[in-house]
Amino acid sequence: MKIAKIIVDVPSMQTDKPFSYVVPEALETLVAIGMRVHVPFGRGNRLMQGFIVGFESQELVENQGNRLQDLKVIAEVLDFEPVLNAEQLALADKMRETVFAYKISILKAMLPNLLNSSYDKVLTALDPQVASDYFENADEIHFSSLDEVMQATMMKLQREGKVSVRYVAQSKETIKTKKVVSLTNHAQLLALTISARAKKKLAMQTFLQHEPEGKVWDNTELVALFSRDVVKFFIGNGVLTLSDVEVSRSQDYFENIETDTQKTLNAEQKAAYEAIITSQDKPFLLEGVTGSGKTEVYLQVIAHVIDAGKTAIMLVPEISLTPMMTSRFIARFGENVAIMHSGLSDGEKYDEWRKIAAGKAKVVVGARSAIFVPLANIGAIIIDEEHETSYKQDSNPRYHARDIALLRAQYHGAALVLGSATPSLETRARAQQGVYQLLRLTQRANQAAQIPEVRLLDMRKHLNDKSASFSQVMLDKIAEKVSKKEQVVLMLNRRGYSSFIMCRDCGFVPECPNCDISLTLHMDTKTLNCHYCGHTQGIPYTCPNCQSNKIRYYGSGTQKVEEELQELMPEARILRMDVDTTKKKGAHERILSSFGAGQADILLGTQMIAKGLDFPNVTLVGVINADTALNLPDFRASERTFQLLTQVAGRAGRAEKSGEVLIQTFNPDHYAIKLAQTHDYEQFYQTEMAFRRKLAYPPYYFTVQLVISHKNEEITVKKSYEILSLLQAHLTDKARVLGPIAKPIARTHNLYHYQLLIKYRFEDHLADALNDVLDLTQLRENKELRVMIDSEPQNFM
Ligand SMILES: Nc1ncnc2c1ncn2[C@@H]1O[C@H](COP(=O)(O)OP(=O)(O)OP(=O)(O)O)[C@@H](O)[C@H]1O
Ligand SMILES: [Zn+2]
Ligand SMILES: [Zn+2]
Repeated sequence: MKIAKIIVDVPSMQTDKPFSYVVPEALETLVAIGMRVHVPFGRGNRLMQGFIVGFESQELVENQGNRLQDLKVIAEVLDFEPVLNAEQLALADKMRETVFAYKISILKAMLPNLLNSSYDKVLTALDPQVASDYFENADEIHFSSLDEVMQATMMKLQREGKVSVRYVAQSKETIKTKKVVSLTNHAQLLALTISARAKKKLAMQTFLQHEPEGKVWDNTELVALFSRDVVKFFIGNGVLTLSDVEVSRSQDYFENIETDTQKTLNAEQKAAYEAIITSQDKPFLLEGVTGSGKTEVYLQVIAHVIDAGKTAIMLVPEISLTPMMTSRFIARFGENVAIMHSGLSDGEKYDEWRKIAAGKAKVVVGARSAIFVPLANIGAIIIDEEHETSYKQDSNPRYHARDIALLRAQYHGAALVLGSATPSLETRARAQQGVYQLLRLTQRANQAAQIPEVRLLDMRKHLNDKSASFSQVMLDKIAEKVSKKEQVVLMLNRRGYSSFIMCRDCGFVPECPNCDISLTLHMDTKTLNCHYCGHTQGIPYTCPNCQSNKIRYYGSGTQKVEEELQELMPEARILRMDVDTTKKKGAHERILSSFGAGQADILLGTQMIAKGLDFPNVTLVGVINADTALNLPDFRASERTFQLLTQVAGRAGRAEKSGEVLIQTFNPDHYAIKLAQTHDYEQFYQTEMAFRRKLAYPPYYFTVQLVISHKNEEITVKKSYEILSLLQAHLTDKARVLGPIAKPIARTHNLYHYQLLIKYRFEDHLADALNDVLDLTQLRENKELRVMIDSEPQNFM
């Protein structure tokens, strides 16, 4: 009897360990660690998904006090091949120690969505004997319709190459298909007698005779060669089979990209490159000013790794926002690149994942979750813009890609490179201590390019009658650049900022009925939306509070700014890039390539334009509102502001023409803004570190945030104190616990939220404390209580 250890998809403390199940005899030789199965679970024996994480002996089961005859039996094996490998399973064990999420949610995070959602497996016979024996001449059979013995048979046939399997996502509309014909019956082809007068049919018969069985063509291709009727004839006679196949949309990325050759590295780049490819025992921090050629260093490191027969992972903050980066990788490495793009459908992501698992990709370019790809033999992992918060997942499991990268680099003996012009304080501090090796690029790579000059425009003095959003200086400068046929990038900082409506008479601002937050105005849909729970309602024309009709719009969205600017400069061609204009697939790329081709003078957008753009003709960058995020109740507010301003300023003057940057601000004396003006990361680092030390925040202290939520506020508070004392029982008096206090947004989704923040340096029993908290949430009386545990939280709102 074969017994498998299975982690079941029930996120709770009791199920956070493997359960033993009997493997049905028919499947004994086919199951493997890392496959998914369906198993009966709980008293109702409901079928649940699970992962096989090991096998165990009968004696072991009996020694644990279990009777073999009591064990339940695996109901179905879901995979033909393991979907998780040994490295990933070991990684999940390690992550469990620091991420405080249930094992099952960690395992699921490692897989492409398709394998976690509903889909079916469709089998096709590749062998005529198999087709007649098992398929009863049906083209396809659904795996789920088969019994256990037949399933086992199909798995064997698949291994012998006689059956192919394909996962079919349930959401069909996201899949792009094309018609293909395959040569499925050579014998039938030879047996066909065709009249000598049917010239085209004869020609096609001859053509097909020279092709191997199983060969596939695009339907349109054959139709073009022989005509629709002739192709139909062979399909009708059972020689060819017509079917729909999914086409990979990521294929689009590979088209129209010219190949690109390596540049000769300058001295600083060369020194960084040499250090990375020779020593691999320490992670590297590549701190390089904007435009210093970090990307060129990444590309050459990866080229080196590929030459050595290894592979590489390149992480970028949010890949749909960085099409330029993707193109540069494809230009250099062509079909060796796999892209884990958030804009791909689940089916397409699954295709890329399979390409990687099959060893067909050498370089994976992707966002956060790409850190889990089943790439073997990794030689380098690179994290670009390592300070970006998008590397931290803000739902369970709350992992940071940087931490996973460290573990994977260790496992493979790979070089880990963290790159940024404005490293996070945590990373920079580690480099200071020698935990990371610091590599610096201090000059722009393009010899002719200079770091642009930045001017601050004090908006308290620059109030403009003509425009609510722009000072006159800014307007004049934009006009000057447009008249010189140079390009302008304008950023509206949306963080901590939104458009809302308010009654001029009584000051009433509509709020979400479920959340303590004002509703955001969306002009494109003409609605008021809640950004937390998704509530939407129409825009009122009279004040619900005082019936006045003086309802006014406040805050300037990108759309409003665009209209205003267009009115002031009717001749300027403006492109807008924000969530509204980039909803459609490929919209980012279209906007950027049109701007790159000089089809617009001004690119106006939100933060999404701050990263990665490399346009030689951009000579002015304007920031419309620098300070909106400065006053958020978050100890990283200054850091975020400094990083954003430095990034966006770096978009100007990247080639021969020199660049200028204008920043409109109400806080021209704030150090984050002043130091962004002088591009002084070093000074910013020192200043900010002094604050963090004084207030005992990271990187001097580690932090864990607990958010306690319940629909009743009193219970939320009571439970928060209960949890506080649980924690205190384990923590030393050197740890500090802040709170419980209400979260800055105290209620969302009809739940009240309180937070506790643990700040500590060394706590041996922290894990025990947090596991106790998880245990507490499992109690029946706490069924409606939600506790979120977030190690090194990045977001305090
Ligand atoms: N060694 C080199 N010789 C000539 N040009 C180079 C060299 N390295 C990089 N460049 C060019 O300089 C420009 C900036 O380089 P790159 O985009 O790699 O910098 P970066 O540091 O990644 O930029 P950012 O972080 O600001 O997005 C690019 O146009 C790039 O092609
Ligand atoms: Zn009113
Ligand atoms: Zn809401």
